[in-house]
Amino acid sequence: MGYRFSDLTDACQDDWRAYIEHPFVRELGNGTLGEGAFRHYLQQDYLFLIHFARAYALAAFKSRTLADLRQAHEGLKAILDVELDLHIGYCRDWGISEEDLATLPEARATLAYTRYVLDTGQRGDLLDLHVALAPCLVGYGVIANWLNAQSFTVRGNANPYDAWIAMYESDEFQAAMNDELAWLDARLAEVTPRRFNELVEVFRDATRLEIDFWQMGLDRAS
Ligand SMILES: Cc1ncc(CO)c(N)n1
Repeated sequence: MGYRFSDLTDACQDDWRAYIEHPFVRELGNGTLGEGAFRHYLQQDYLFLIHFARAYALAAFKSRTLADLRQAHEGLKAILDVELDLHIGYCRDWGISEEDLATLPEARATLAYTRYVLDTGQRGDLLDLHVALAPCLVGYGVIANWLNAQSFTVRGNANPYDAWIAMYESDEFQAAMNDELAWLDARLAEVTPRRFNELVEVFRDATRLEIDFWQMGLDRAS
């Protein structure tokens, strides 16, 4: 007993690294990623964010305490009022209009990942849901920090994807990631080994679905 978030990543090291250091991420970091791959990813990420917001609504529903309810409400507001607005503006810069986004067919990788998170949250409790969401919220913050530590990463105008890295290294996103880590560490400290193993399974599945999401971008798979 006495687990913490790093025990989850330690328990599925290979999948976690394959996600954080995915070829999509590396190419985004050095600026060589194909524009078509990035555009496809951006479009699908709009659909992802809508379901991500629904997952926070589910977290509100699953809350037993006022503190957890408020936290879910803040998460939902952050996605609707900040992240989705930024995303829509960012898509516009890449020549993707809001009408394009609204009529987009959902790729299988998006369907699989978002519905997995929602199902895991409905089947389980608030901790299951947060663990299913951790590869998103914690993962993207870790990816931005990992990219900044790599010598191949190009920052500034020389990299067309610089703004993407900037979004996830921002104080706002990093603070949200750290709050989530603190919440997870506090809850994981109290779980039994048997419960921890269940949570590892959820974390590994969600991490694999994040890998598929990157791969969908590279393959432009629908
Ligand atoms: C697929 C995916 N995972 C995580 C994030 C971070 O919010 C995102 N925007 N998209």
